[in-house]
Amino acid sequence: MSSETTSSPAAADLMAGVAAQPGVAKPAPILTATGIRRSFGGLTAVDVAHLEVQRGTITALIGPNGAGKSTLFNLLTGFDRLGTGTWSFNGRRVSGMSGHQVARRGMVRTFQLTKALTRLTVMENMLLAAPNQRGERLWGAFLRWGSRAARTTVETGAPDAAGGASQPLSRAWNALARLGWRSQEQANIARAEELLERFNLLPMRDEMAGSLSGGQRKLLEMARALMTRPAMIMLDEPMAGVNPALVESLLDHITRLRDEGVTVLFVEHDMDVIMGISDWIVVLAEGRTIAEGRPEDIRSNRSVIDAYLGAHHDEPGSDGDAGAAGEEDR
Ligand SMILES: Nc1ncnc2c1ncn2[C@@H]1O[C@H](COP(=O)(O)OP(=O)(O)OP(=O)(O)O)[C@@H](O)[C@H]1O
Repeated sequence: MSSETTSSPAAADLMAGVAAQPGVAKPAPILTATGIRRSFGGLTAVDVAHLEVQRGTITALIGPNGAGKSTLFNLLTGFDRLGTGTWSFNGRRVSGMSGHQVARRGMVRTFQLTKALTRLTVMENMLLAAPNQRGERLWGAFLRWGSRAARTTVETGAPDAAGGASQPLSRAWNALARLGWRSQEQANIARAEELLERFNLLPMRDEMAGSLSGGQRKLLEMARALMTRPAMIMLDEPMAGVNPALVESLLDHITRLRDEGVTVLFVEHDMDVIMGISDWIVVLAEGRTIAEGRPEDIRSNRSVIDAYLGAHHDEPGSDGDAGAAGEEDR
């Protein structure tokens, strides 16, 4: 694989004047986090003073094993709500929100296919990740109307009149709701097909997700996350377990997302991949941000090299098969 960076000219321009130092401000951050801390018993897993992710870039979050990368991912995306600190996404505070609420605001993360999901077809996996906002709104309106009708019945003491009127109305609402669901479902299927085609998975749409190869699973995880058209996608080790033949294709998908305007934040151990596609790299060690910068800044950063060597991990900027080394450590 080429070790040349595929940073887009637009992303490189954006980051041109940004100093390579931990916690540095970005010209137009999509994610801003301050004072994030998470402890497990006596162990401080994450203690990040300030972090900004620039909109429209591919940012890598790297660090030796146990540095706190997954814990930070879990906090930012609302899947672990036991940390402290504040963070906002797209200018709105999202700290304290559930994973579902964060995803609705446009920040989604990929999930490994669980055992249960491997027993569903590829299309079923896609549809499970789909938004159902219109159906939810219709049902919400229906339920609100229902409670108002019930209140009127109690207040007027005229159950027959209210009940008589509510039956055709409730049938109409049911039909509307069904229509809402149906058109939403059709839109979801169309979106799923479009994404499956893009990720070369359309021929497998009716196959069990468990029958996919490691690389195809990673593609499905990415495709699922894109069902809600997020502004930012967070990829957890997108290359783990991927056959080298598929790595290039996965990298192309990631850079294409960035070029289409989706911000990408990813955790990865494979140094070739990290140095090859990142516009910006954030390095964590023992829960803290010890360095930030462009790939060339990180390659030569002494504290980064020390952190990796201290952890007997693959060194940033090395030409070896870092992915394999990273996997062995796990
Ligand atoms: N649920 C938990 N209970 C106790 N300790 C935990 C828990 N989750 C993480 N830790 C600890 O917090 C620290 C950070 O772990 P985390 O998994 O976030 O690191 P990481 O950088 O993602 O590591 P890796 O690269 O190995 O996945 C580690 O010391 C880990 O043992």
